Amino acid sequence: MSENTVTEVVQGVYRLSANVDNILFEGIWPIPKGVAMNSYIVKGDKVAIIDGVCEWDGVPETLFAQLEQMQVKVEDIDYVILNHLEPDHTGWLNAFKKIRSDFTIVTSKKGAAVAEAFYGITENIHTVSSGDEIDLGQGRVLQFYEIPNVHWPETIATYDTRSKTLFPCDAFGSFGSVSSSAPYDDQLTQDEIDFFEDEALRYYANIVGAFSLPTRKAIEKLGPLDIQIIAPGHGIVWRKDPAKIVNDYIRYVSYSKGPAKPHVTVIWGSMYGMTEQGVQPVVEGLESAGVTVHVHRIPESNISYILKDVWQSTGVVLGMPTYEYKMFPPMVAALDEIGKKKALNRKAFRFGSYGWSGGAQKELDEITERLKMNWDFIEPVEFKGAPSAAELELIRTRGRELGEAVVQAVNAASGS
Ligand SMILES: Cc1cc2nc3c(=O)[nH]c(=O)nc-3n(C[C@H](O)[C@H](O)[C@H](O)COP(=O)(O)O)c2cc1C
Repeated sequence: MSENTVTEVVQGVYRLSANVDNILFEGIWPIPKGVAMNSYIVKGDKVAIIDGVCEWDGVPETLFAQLEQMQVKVEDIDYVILNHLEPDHTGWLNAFKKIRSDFTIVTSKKGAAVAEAFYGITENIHTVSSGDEIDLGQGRVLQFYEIPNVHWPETIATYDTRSKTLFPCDAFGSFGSVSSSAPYDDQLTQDEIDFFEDEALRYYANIVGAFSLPTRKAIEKLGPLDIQIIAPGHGIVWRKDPAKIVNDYIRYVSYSKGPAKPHVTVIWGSMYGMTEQGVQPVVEGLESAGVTVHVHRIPESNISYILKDVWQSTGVVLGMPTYEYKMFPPMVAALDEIGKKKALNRKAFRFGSYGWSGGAQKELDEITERLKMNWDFIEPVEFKGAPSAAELELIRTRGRELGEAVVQAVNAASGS
């Protein structure tokens, strides 16, 4: 952590954070633009730390220097609130235990079991359920709300009744490094807000998407709270317009079942360029219907970005050849991941080349059925070897048909 990462969110609440960009998030997802790992200190007469000072190097002096900026001594920390036990928020606990052992952990009942499993912690755990409170003094009462499966089963959100700040951990989070001197939405330009919206969408599609139903329930549960500030575990803090990230998340939740935006994602792979010949015509057909098109070649394009684009798309095109009587293997991997993340009810179209008898369709049906994706496919275009001019024209026509179906579905959903 660098020296200047502490800032005051609002009187008595401080943000302590570190940016990380040299890992794959969860060991899978690329973060070339980094991710912020946030924790918060809340001060009344008593002091609570909410979530971990992840990336804390374990050197006590580093932590002491951070706390000094807030005029907090490590002995003052009475409560360690673990909203979510995933090690990106709790990995610092063992190091913290070495310099202080008599703090109280506050977490859900399920969180207590996870704390034991991951850190062998069994004592000084105060378990909370929805509606429970801890009074820190000075009019600062912390309330807790269970929001299971956003994104692990033990997750809770913490709410400071004095400043009306919600600490929802992974909910309302995003990828993207955050400037330590400007971590608040009221300090950012529209371009910077747009950057975090984009990174929030990718974060949602990669990390939260599979839990869209629990996320919807969490948003409903937290809805009655008077929320002035949202201080998530990743990303910027929303002080000026907390409704913005809530509304974005409501949209991302709804994209799981579709329709999403009037966008179509074209995912294609090709060994010898036969299927590839259909890519340009299908893109032209789609664009002629007025939809925005995202194109990903597999396996070259990373699944993280494919998921993001499929998530915001109402339609998907799959272009791939038959390979050993089945689908081109990188398409199997991509589709499996898309289905498991629950990008459901897409309008879809498939085209591709085969050498003698084909076979891709059988596996495609098997995957979409097994994962209950409920994709609505228009008639595929399959061709033997190289596509003829008529087949390329048919692909263009199907592209336009799919684009029109997408526009219609989006308009029907928005009532226009
Ligand atoms: C390793 C390999 C396996 C293949 N398996 C099949 C197959 O099971 N059935 C079939 O009809 N064609 C099969 N083919 C033929 C391809 O589908 C055909 O060459 C097609 O034109 C490739 O399209 P592409 O250039 O877009 O990759 C196979 C080709 C390769 C290289």
